[in-house]
Amino acid sequence: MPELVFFSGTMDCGKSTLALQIEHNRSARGLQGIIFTRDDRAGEGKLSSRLGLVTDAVEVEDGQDLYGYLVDHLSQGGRADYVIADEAQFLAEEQIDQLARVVDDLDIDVYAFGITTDFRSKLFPGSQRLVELADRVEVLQVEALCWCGARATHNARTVGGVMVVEGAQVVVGDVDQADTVGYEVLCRRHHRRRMTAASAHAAVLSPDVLPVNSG
Ligand SMILES: Nc1ncnc2c1ncn2[C@@H]1O[C@H](COP(=O)(O)OP(=O)(O)O)[C@@H](O)[C@H]1O
Ligand SMILES: Cc1cn([C@H]2C[C@H](O)[C@@H](COP(=O)(O)O)O2)c(=O)[nH]c1=O
Repeated sequence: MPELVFFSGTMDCGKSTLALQIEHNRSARGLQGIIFTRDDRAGEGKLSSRLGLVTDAVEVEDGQDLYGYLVDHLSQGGRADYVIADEAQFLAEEQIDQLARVVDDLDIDVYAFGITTDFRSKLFPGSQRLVELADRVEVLQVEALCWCGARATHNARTVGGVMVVEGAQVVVGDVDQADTVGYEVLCRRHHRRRMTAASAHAAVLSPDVLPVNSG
């Protein structure tokens, strides 16, 4: 039975790497996929991972009909055994509905990858719709860690190294970019307290620092 699967997690937890692995394993067995992405850091029409792998992808535009794209592709004699959608948090709600229709009406598996919440801990519209519609929501096994050693569950945005909680929902960027707009993954406790690695290390003997080494 074809499925709509949402692989979700924080930034930097390996989502794009897994997308590339799924693509590799299927294409190695002769299957052909359609890869959608939007606003990947590597540029237009690219799906990239921080491990250095990159592949070409279809850059999704505002208002583009993803179900229609698949129907056109198939009716022109193209093959599509599966669909991958990376940076799915950036897709519109209607585009997630279209991906669900790809599964139900075209019998094609769709694997979507994205962060669930933004820098304010609010759901992205595309991620919300995926949670509502997906057959399965999978949390990635590799844990991204907060500076305190706890599992990172939230994404913080920094501007000039300082954590912010106001601004546009979408600002393409990366972790470890302290100069301008950057991101850092944190546990909920430190996201709520607005404590990034930099501000925590500036604090004197912070009681928030959990012991990383057990003695
Ligand atoms: N130099 C490295 N050596 C080993 N693993 C790395 C290295 N750099 C990044 N990674 C792994 O890649 C993950 C990020 O992968 P990526 O697919 O780019 O994440 P996402 O798409 O979730 O933002 C990190 O959590 C880490 O496990
Ligand atoms: C938290 C948050 C992130 N973004 C952007 C930053 C990156 O370009 C992507 C996430 O990519 P990744 O491969 O998962 O690291 O999303 C944003 O626009 N707004 C946010 O609040």
